[in-house]
Amino acid sequence: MNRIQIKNIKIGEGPPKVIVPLMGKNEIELMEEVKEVIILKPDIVEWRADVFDSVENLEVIKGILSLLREQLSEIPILFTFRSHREGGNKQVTDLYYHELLSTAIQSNLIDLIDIELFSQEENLKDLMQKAKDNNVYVIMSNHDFEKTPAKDEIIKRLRSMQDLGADIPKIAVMPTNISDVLTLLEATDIMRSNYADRPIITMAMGSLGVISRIGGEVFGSAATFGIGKQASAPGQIAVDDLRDVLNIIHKAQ
Ligand SMILES: O=C1C[C@@](O)(C(=O)O)C[C@@H](O)[C@@H]1O
Repeated sequence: MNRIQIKNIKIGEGPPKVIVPLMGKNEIELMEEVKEVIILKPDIVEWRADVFDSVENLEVIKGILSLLREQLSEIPILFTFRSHREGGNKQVTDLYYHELLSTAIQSNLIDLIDIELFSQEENLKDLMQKAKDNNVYVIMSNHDFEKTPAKDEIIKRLRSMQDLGADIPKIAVMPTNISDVLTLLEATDIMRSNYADRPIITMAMGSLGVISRIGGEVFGSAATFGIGKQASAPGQIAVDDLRDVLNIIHKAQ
């Protein structure tokens, strides 16, 4: 498997990397939040820009990115705009999604970008190319907040992300029972056994899915999202608790 090294962080080696989302709505909230989050020593910080009030102002976005870069110094930054149809907070046009992500990629201030698999095809290809040209790693993502797709469908989506050149394919699903959680974990394990040329990230959301957020090293998921100040999805747990469990599992490997 090809590991991905970003600054000092090796994704795909050792325990899953802990990604902490920033959920502030404005500059003041974000700057307070980032200070609290740094104390937790996250491996990667995700800025959930869809929660940010001024996400439609590209100049403000660039300004916030440079403040975050300054504060986070060597901690890798993941830029995410989660679209409304995938459980995010704001609806924007395909055109603006493309413009926003292009701005983030070309800012020279981020390390990773989240690009949704089900984005408009030409935009997606263009964003992939821009990311490559600017040395920004792509986490390609898909979310189902309603249900858990069948195992083959989960694998198919992760494989198509690989085919599209994603550095790290990612899928989040909502289980309605324990079989759904097992479906997600089995799909993750099959990816590792049969198609493990790069790290992937998977999770089952909600309380039923917690095992998937702590068991990545066992089942084959290379990173996990934990709560800093505020959760960004159901079922996330606090970073300190998360680290304790990840370390316990790691020691047993
Ligand atoms: O895609 C993901 C995964 C996530 O939805 C989760 O379930 O932990 C949390 C989001 O912030 C992130 O962008």
